[in-house]
Amino acid sequence: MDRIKIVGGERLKGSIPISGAKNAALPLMIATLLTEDRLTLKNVPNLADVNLLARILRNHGVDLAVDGKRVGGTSHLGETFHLTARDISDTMAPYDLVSRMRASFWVLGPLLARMGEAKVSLPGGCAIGTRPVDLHLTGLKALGADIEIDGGYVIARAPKGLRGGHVIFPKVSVGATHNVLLAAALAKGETLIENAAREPEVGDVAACLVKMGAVIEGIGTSTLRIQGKPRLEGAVHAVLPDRIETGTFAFAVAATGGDVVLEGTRRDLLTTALDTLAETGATVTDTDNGIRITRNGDGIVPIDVETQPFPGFPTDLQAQFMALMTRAKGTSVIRETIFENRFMHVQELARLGADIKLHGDTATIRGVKSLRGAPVMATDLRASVSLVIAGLMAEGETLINRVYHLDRGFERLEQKLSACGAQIERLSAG
Ligand SMILES: CC(=O)N[C@H]1[C@@H](OP(=O)(O)OP(=O)(O)OC[C@H]2O[C@@H](n3ccc(=O)[nH]c3=O)[C@H](O)[C@@H]2O)O[C@H](CO)[C@@H](O)[C@@H]1O
Ligand SMILES: C=C(OP(=O)(O)O)C(=O)O
Repeated sequence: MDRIKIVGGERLKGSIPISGAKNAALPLMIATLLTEDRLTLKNVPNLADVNLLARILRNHGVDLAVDGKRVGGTSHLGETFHLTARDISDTMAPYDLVSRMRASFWVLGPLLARMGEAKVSLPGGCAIGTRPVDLHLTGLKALGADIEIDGGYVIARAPKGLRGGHVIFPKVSVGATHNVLLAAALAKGETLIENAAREPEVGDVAACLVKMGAVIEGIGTSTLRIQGKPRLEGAVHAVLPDRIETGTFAFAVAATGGDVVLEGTRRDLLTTALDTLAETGATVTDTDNGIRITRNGDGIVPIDVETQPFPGFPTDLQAQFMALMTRAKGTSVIRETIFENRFMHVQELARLGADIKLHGDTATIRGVKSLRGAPVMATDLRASVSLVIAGLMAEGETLINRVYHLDRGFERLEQKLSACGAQIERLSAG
């Protein structure tokens, strides 16, 4: 298994190109199941999750061509994906693929809408909580689906096709919104989704569906009104910038007291997180094609944070913010309200000398004068990158094990950071 070695203490200086968003690229790729025509997606990041979803879609009969150079056996390093689902050869998504990634479960709605049936394994993804799928299922039932769960599989049927319905989500769910939105685009008549997730990735998918011929009102709000079409067309769409990658690098720059331009990204995708970062003493300025983050030698101001659905502070940046707070000049409190088990980075940060106490959903972080490098273990995607930030701040060497978690969601992480002066390298297993 590969490991990442970091020798901390370097300030980050330079520029970092921000990749397309993983959490938009995945549902956008799935949207190909809704049309016989070609869907062209630009700015697709080269990530393990993207490659795994490509395998899942091929299993359903999707043809995928990638522009750009390819590296390695199964991995694509391509910016542009051409996806065509002329015929769906299989409506089953098997356990061994779906159990490895959350977003793969979102094929359920589109397969059902197009084929009138689907059998999809219950999903996996980061082990950050129980992560049920009840909201996905009640949403699809409101569109006329018959659903049963058997042997770890969701078996859904709508022999006469889906019809529009009224879905009121009792709590905000990104995945359930994607699943129902994608299905509704091909359902007969109008669907109203209330308390929809407002995450920018949902808006990106909706914008692509509009290009494919669906009529959608309320994009970017919590009420989506979708007029489904009997047939959707192909489209060309560019994946929006990754706000979680943006925030991660922004926090890393602040953590090391650096000066970096994050290229190709937008402040409005993560206003709350960047405003919070500014409160810690970093400076955030807009540039022609991105955002510049600087922090001078002054200490890091401790700031309390509570994770919330968009536009609040994202749960996917909680671990990274905690890493920054470990060196703050005082005590901060972080409350995780979205996932009940998203604090696995705490014990790993403690190995580097962080002082963090956990009480239920709340972590109290007392800033320490210095961190010291140590061997640590990545437990999930965002937890592992919080260890990278801590390693960049720490004195001496940090060795991060199980970096396959990082490869799910961060494209060329070591190259991007080392180009800005970080001492970071991948130690290949062989
Ligand atoms: C691939 C992807 O885009 N993953 C993101 C997506 O995950 P994901 O779509 O899985 O997250 P959700 O927004 O659905 O989860 C939010 C909360 O709702 C709960 N819930 C969800 C569905 C359901 O049927 N029943 C239920 O109770 C979850 O357990 C959680 O407590 O949004 C999360 C919240 O922003 C992010 O952390 C993940 O990075
Ligand atoms: C939690 C994440 O991914 P997933 O939902 O696939 O587990 C994430 O992207 O931070």
